[in-house]
Amino acid sequence: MFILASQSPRRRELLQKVVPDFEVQPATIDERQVPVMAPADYVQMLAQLKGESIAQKNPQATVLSADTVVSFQGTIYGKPHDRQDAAEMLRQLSGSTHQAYTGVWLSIDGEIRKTVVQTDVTFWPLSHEMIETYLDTEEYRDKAGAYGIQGQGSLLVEKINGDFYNVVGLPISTVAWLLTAKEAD
Ligand SMILES: Cc1cn([C@H]2C[C@H](O)[C@@H](COP(=O)(O)OP(=O)(O)OP(=O)(O)O)O2)c(=O)[nH]c1=O
Repeated sequence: MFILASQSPRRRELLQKVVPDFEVQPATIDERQVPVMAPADYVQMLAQLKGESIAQKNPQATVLSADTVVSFQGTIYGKPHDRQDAAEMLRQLSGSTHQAYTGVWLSIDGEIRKTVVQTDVTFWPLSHEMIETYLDTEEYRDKAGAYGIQGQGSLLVEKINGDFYNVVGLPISTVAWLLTAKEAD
């Protein structure tokens, strides 16, 4: 049995590209239990906590989990609490390059394989009007950094360097590689 430990519809859709048949079991963890640390360590830790909570209940299964954050100048941006929080995030990210990090954790055949993928995302300078128009789409609500690059958020983006799918929440070619790798840490 293959279990995707995620409530994210994007992760479900992306995983279908490499795993034809899997179950979804979202993990509920208290993200506040994770202390402040470097973004790559943070997403790896959160992915691990999500994965372990599902793997404990399903010891025979292959379990995949992930966590995505945006990082800019030493600050980690998760999902915004509300519209005001989202507006502030977009103002901060405007006209600069930030990093999207996804931690991936896989329990397979009695071993753990994990990695972190980074993508650099450069935003256009965003006017107040652009930000308000974007926020009106409500797309920001469940997205780290308050934007969805796969949706209207694409209009905020000047360029990226790295895996597009990593920004969306699951670096699918890395997942495919992890699934076949003998040693990947
Ligand atoms: C930056 C960015 C993030 N996101 C999403 C990916 C993640 O789903 C979300 C970050 O939240 P996460 O906490 O990584 O994941 P989740 O709560 O959606 O799902 P689960 O913990 O159950 O696996 O932000 C986009 O969809 N597009 C983007 O451009």
